[in-house]
Amino acid sequence: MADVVWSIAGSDSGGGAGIQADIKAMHSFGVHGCTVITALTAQNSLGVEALNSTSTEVIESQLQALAIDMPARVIKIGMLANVQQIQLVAEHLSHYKAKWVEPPLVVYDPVAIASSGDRLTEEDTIDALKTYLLPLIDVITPNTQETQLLTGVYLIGPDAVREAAQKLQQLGVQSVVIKGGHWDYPKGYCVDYCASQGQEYWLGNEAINTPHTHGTGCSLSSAIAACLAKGYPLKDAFILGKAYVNKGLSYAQRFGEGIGPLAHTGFPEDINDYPQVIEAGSWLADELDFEQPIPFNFAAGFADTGGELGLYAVVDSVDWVEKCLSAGVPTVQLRVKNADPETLEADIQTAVTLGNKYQGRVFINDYWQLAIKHGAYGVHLGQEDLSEANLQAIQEAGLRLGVSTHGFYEMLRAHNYRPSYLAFGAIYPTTTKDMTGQIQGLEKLSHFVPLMAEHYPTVAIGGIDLSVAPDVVKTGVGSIAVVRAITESNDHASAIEQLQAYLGNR
Ligand SMILES: Cc1ncc(COP(=O)(O)OP(=O)(O)O)c(N)n1
Ligand SMILES: Cc1ncsc1CCOP(=O)(O)O
Ligand SMILES: [Mg+2]
Repeated sequence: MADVVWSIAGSDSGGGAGIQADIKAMHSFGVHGCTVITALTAQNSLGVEALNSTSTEVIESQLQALAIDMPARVIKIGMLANVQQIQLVAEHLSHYKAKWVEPPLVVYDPVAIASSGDRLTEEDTIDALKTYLLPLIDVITPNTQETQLLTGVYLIGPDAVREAAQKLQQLGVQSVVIKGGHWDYPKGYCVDYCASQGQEYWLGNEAINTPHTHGTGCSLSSAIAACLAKGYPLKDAFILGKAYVNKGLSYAQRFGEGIGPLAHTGFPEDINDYPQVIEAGSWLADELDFEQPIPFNFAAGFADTGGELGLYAVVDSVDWVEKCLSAGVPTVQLRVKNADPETLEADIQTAVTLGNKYQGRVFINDYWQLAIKHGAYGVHLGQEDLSEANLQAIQEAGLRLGVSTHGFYEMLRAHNYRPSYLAFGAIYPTTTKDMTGQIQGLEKLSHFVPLMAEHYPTVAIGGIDLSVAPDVVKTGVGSIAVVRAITESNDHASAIEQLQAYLGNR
């Protein structure tokens, strides 16, 4: 089942949307796309001339051929032309979800109206969708019109968007991505929304001014499906899909007389194509009337580290801080969990003094107030801490700020704060900390590094030891952060020497 994604959708003879767009988008994210064709539309850049829906027998035979040999990790559904097709596909999805050893995720792009304005489904399909299909859907990706058609809610502002998403969830859909390409607020911007597992995510960027938008919706949902198949969580798939579409719109060109198709340009490697994460206080949040948090100047950023951090030892005692600094480790973090309140402050003070003595960078994990009080070089915070710590105080005290990220959404959220460095992990499984469901692997690291290295020193952490360190370094990451590779080695000085050699003694 490795990275197989099915697209159950209509063929677009013009090559811009439907099955054709789906396969191109899936290919861009490195998954294998299989197809089940529900209609052979006759269309070009000017519009849809005929629909030609496929019979249920023909759909069934395609599904059977795939199911016995190439089961999918993710099934993406696009155009379903009539009630019979909806019922048939729903029956098969129920079966796969109940019987397959690894039940597939289902992403549904409710293609009701083409970008040309032509209707692509029969009128009576909406009730059938609600009854049979929506309860089987993991992620739905409607545009404004489709959301209104399915929920009756007019998307006149963020609260209406939230209400529509809730209605879709009440109809049985697990997660909702509402595409904001046609909203008119804030003017000149494109804002998209995702509701999943009780959380909400808002992304925004300046609208990309092109008439050539054919296939945008199919491509976004296929990109999301492909990323889910690759193991990205939905919030990351949402970001990557959006960046993919932004890049595709920037390169879109005309092929006929009318609306040209989105361009398919491979994995989005340029940070300028990525949307911004919108959260209270950050860019665009005022326009959306998000609650204002403590005053914090997002644009000001944090003090810099003067370059990459090199070997980064994360240790839990001042003894280890000194052992590492004295062996030449340039960056050390004091990370004390279950701290003894009697000794914690003195330990932090000692760690800061040792940093000064050995001219090393000493970061303090979690205890930012004590780090400020004792003039530490910097603090390291997790994503949850970003909402709770007094970032303004850290910024004003001139301390560096390192932030943990576990994926692309968190990376872009951290980017809003302009920290001093970004850490990405866990790269490999580790016994030092419970990172269940958050193992990134080298492939994701190798996408993360070029995106962020222009703006920040980059750090890889989690499960890195002498045997894998050379592979990690090959991704171009500026620093490797380790716990056990140093603290559990038989000879810490030689482990440090070896790790430094892999990093080229940065
Ligand atoms: C360099 C570096 N990267 C990531 C972490 C993890 O920090 P955090 O998410 O705050 O989790 P805890 O370390 O507090 O468990 C780190 N400490 N250092
Ligand atoms: C603190 C932390 N954050 C992400 S992984 C990790 C632990 C890394 O420890 P090790 O290097 O022993 O795998
Ligand atoms: Mg922490």
